[in-house]
Amino acid sequence: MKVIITEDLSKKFKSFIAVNKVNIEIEEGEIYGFVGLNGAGKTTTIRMLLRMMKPTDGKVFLFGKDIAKGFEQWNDIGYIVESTYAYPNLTVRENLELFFMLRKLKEKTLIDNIIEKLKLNEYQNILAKNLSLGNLQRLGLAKALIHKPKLLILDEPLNGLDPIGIIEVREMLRELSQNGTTIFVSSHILAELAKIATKIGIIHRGKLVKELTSVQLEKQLKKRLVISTKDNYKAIELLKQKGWVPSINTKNEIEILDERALSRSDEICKFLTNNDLPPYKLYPFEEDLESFFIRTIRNEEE
Ligand SMILES: Nc1ncnc2c1ncn2[C@@H]1O[C@H](COP(=O)(O)OP(=O)(O)OP(=O)(O)O)[C@@H](O)[C@H]1O
Repeated sequence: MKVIITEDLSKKFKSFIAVNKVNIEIEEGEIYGFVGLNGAGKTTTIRMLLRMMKPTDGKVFLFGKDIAKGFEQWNDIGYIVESTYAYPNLTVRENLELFFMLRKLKEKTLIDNIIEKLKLNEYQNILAKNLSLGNLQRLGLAKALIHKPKLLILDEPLNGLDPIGIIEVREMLRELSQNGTTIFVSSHILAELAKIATKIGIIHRGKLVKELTSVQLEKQLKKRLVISTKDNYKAIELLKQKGWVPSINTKNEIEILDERALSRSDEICKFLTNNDLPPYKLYPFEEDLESFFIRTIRNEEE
């Protein structure tokens, strides 16, 4: 079942187009990573998914139902949007108790369970206004998860968390999705999302410029062979004679972008050695996710 569908979802603020005909389809149990630079349109899209903001154009279907037409399944959804909202003068536990009542939940154990799960035990009697950013984010997640929603919509949930907190939240999201929860999660850092997402959507200037599965992402990362010898310029001449297209990178190393060079690195090594230029460095190098992200966005601007 498709849990989220958007059809040409668009939002204009006066003449400025913040979200431009975004079409997304997300299957049950999927973790959809929504990536974009600051101002790309992530929060605006999320606000429209939650009907906190009306689209100028287009539609949103959650669990197969148009949310503009008397949608009633909000209790199946948990969310964090932008900075986590908590009542500053209530403690962590009181915030959760209030949310428990607002959601009209019944099982009192849900509060203790979520405090335990988010490791908020030692902070449960602290006022929300006195929490660190990371723990405030945990409280936000606790509120999003307390009622065991089928769909989680999270805007930058890793903001403010320390490295251990980031790992814990990632693990938690992975576990939730394995148990069938569908997760829509935004971030401006592709590397963070790529570790958990089953599908990635890149939004730039309001447009969904690329959508790919984690397997497709891995395939699209550019791979190259990096080589260093005692005379790289001479080595380049020799490699050119052999039909390769080598270049010099900023570290004065030789790079061959042609991926066939990776599987033929033995042959290249032997060839250079036979020509008195044995490589003292020869390794495959894979483009990192941030470079891929920037490359995708640049291509879009050209
Ligand atoms: N209420 C509003 N009125 C006018 N412009 C707005 C409004 N809300 C958002 N925008 C503009 O729409 C664009 C998209 O904003 P949005 O908050 O969706 O981006 P984002 O991808 O979530 O960015 P960030 O990572 O910085 O939160 C921005 O240029 C923003 O200034």
